Amino acid sequence: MTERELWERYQRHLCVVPSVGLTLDISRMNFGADFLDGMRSRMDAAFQAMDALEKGAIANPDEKRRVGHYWLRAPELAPEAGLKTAITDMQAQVAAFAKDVHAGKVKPARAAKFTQVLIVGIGGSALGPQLVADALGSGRDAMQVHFLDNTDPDGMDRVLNGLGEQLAETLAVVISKSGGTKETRNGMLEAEAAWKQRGLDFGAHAVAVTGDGSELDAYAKGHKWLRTFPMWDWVGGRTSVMSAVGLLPAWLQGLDVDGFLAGAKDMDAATRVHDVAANPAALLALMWFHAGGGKGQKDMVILPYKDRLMLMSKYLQQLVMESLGKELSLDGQVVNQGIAVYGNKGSTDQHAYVQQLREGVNNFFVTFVEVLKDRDGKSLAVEGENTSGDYLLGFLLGTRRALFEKGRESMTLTVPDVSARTVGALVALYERAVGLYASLVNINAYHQPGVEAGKKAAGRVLELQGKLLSKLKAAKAEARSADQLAQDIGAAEEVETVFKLLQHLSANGDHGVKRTGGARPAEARFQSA
Ligand SMILES: O=P(O)(O)OC[C@H]1O[C@H](O)[C@H](O)[C@@H](O)[C@@H]1O
Repeated sequence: MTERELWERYQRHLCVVPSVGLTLDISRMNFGADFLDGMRSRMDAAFQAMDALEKGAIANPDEKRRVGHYWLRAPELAPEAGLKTAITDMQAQVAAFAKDVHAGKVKPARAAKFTQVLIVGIGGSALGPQLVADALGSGRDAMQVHFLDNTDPDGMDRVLNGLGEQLAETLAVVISKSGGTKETRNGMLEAEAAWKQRGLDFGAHAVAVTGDGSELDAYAKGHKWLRTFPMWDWVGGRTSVMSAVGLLPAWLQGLDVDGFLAGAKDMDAATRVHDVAANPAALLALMWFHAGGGKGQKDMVILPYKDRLMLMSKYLQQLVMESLGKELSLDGQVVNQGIAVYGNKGSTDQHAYVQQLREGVNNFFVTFVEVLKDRDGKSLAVEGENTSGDYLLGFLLGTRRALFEKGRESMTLTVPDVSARTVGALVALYERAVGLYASLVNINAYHQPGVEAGKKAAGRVLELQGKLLSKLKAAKAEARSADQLAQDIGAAEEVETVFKLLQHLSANGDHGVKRTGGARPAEARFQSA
């Protein structure tokens, strides 16, 4: 195709969303002239499924749940008055609470005000708040936000020690929809201990966001925490950033929450239309289908040329992969669907993995995210009249061209700036695209049955550890091999897990297990010190 023909193709397929100033360019995807027409009936079915979902149908049949994240920014569209009130009440509660915190009406015992927020959560209870905080935050925010999003002891030490004396003015926000996630429970207990160590009452510094009646809910009430805010079964964790999960942290940080919700609402309006050419979510879903043959054969590389959007790929990893990575179709057939997502930011990635994108295995498509506004205020001319921002665009366009020359496909999303409105719109765009794509490939996007297997297996590992420790204590100073100990606890078949447990126990002082003997597994001996 000549440059002129490409320009024509760019204009013909450019999807423009004037309400948020966003455009989606699909001209560098190599779909044929009849692709969009050929997908029409499938797409119509996807639109109908989405319409039914928004009206309150059971869109998550396995869990028999409704899927209500679109109502979070348009409560008037909720199918029942009770749902609408639940949303508007939550919005009013989180806003009022944040206002009281900022005003020092809700205050810690030993400081005039809360100045820091420590969010404890994982997966959908962390990724949205992390994206929003990083995209929109600054040193001038009403409060600074920190995260515990893992059960890594050193990771937690780093954050809690970093806060140090500031724990006295830190508000802990513990977020878990289910209220039973172990990593979050552990983070909460470690935070509680850190407060205690400084003679502070954790409950007077803590609030929870969780489902009514959950373990966390009971703990928060039992320990007289400041407040609990609701989370509902009709909002999925990975689409919960516009529930109290994301809104409470955003309000506390002092971000433009109204703009965030309005951007999403405007994007919802634009992506609700059944006209494919005008609907960027439909086009995204169709391009994913085109690129991967409806089987996820190509990976989605998310490349925002903006530092503030660096967490977008991490956020989308959960949204896309947990939603689309499914073994079974809605009819119960084995389909092993999914699309792998990775990325970081441009132009940084041009100095890392873009080499492979241009010349290596062609198993991906890129989504560039272009942000028109370079910065607040004027820019320095770094070379001739060129600014750093001019370079950033130059590198984006250069890479787009270099990839296309080699038959590697890309799309480009262009947004005016990184504002609350834009971030809300991008979240809403991908939420809808994921839902539509799931319909195109006939899977349930709203459950995550595969996640349970790892959790169950971890439970068994910890059960084995308990038995092992009792045995080691009973055997006192007698050094035994992993094989012997596995037999001792009636788990001969699980000797590899037993060895891994012993290796970890003996590397840490917590349980008083000592390792002697050789470096190889069969030579190692373990005993209670
Ligand atoms: O919010 P929570 O109930 O603690 O869940 C946190 C996360 O963990 C689970 O394992 C799910 O796979 C995620 O979808 C969820 O967001």
